[in-house]
Amino acid sequence: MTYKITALPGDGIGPEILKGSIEILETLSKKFQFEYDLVTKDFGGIAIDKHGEPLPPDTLEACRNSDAILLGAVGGPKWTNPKNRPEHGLLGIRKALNLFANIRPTIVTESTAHLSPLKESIVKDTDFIIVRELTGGLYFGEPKYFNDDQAVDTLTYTTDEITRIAHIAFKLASKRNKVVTSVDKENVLSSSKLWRQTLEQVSKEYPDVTLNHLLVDACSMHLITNPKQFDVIVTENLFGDILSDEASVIPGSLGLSPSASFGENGPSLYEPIHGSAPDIAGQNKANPSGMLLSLAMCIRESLHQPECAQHLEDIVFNTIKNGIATKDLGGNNSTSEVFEAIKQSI
Ligand SMILES: NC(=O)C1=CN([C@@H]2O[C@H](COP(=O)(O)OP(=O)(O)OC[C@H]3O[C@@H](n4cnc5c(N)ncnc54)[C@H](O)[C@@H]3O)[C@@H](O)[C@H]2O)C=CC1
Ligand SMILES: CC(C)CC(=O)C(=O)O
Ligand SMILES: [Mg+2]
Repeated sequence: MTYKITALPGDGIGPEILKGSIEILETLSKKFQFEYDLVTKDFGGIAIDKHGEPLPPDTLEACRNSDAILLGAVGGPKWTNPKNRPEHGLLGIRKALNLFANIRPTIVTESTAHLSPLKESIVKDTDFIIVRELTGGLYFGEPKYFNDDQAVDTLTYTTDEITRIAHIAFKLASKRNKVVTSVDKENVLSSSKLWRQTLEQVSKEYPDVTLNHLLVDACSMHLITNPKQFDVIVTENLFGDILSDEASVIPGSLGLSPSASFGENGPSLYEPIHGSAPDIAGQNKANPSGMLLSLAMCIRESLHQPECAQHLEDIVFNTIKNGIATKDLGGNNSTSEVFEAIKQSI
């Protein structure tokens, strides 16, 4: 079977971290003997420059016809038109492909515990997954507008949307430590009341999984003071976006965190959780680990090569353990030196 992959480098550090990752994929495919066809398409700010829109029809069509999509990052100071931003392309592709389930793991391995700005005793052995609802909530609610004296965003969730993401979280927890922590703002928001009520309802189908609830403000504190208590966290779009960037400091850097987004069927999308990092773009400084670990998720879930995925994850962490790391992790290596070290280890 030849898998179809669409690569969307995007903007800023996106092309820097994706190009090297594609070379790693090529090397891995030879070692583990699997085949794929990869096409690269314009997406984000570069697509606005070349085609006038962040998600051109040709790009979306290629994504629809793929098994997997590898995405770098989009956005930057060049593209600030509120009616036509690179980020609209990101929201657009998630919605168009119904990628409602965003999986964001946080793992502190032996090789990364000392890199955390938190105490090693607090972070060591942390292993949790944030399941972020990705196609609803504030990012998509209508009405949505701003004018000179008023701005409106709407936070809407339906029972169906909450139910399907809740099932993803419970199924994941069933195969792990059997604890789901649902995060909401039930003391204030109507959408959170429905969220909590629906989570309770779905939990009845998973009697071996414990369901806890946390308010999002308290959760942000618990994440940093006792991250080991968590197994699977499930939350709505905006809370998941914020909490996952916070969670990335537990292993040491935003540049380490991967993600995978799934729909009910169709292609899945793999991207690091960080943005286009305009402050370091074009300087060969970006940490490629989040992109490479997203590639590993792609290799496992969409290309069905679990041994290859494990091999790549081991190499990424061993490279860091061997002291080859970018500046965000306290190292002094460039992006290309990290890629080269990883390639040599394959
Ligand atoms: N999935 C995506 O494409 C996302 C895009 N964005 C967009 O990215 C642009 C920049 O947003 P920011 O708020 O600056 O967030 P950001 O995530 O791009 O950067 C935040 C900080 O983390 C650092 N950083 C991020 N990734 C890194 C890596 N791989 N290695 C080393 N350091 C890294 C950056 O240098 C910066 O100091 C904006 O246009 C934003 O909308 C933001 C988040 C996600
Ligand atoms: C740029 C936003 C639309 C998304 C974001 O920050 C994310 O998905 O992590
Ligand atoms: Mg984010």
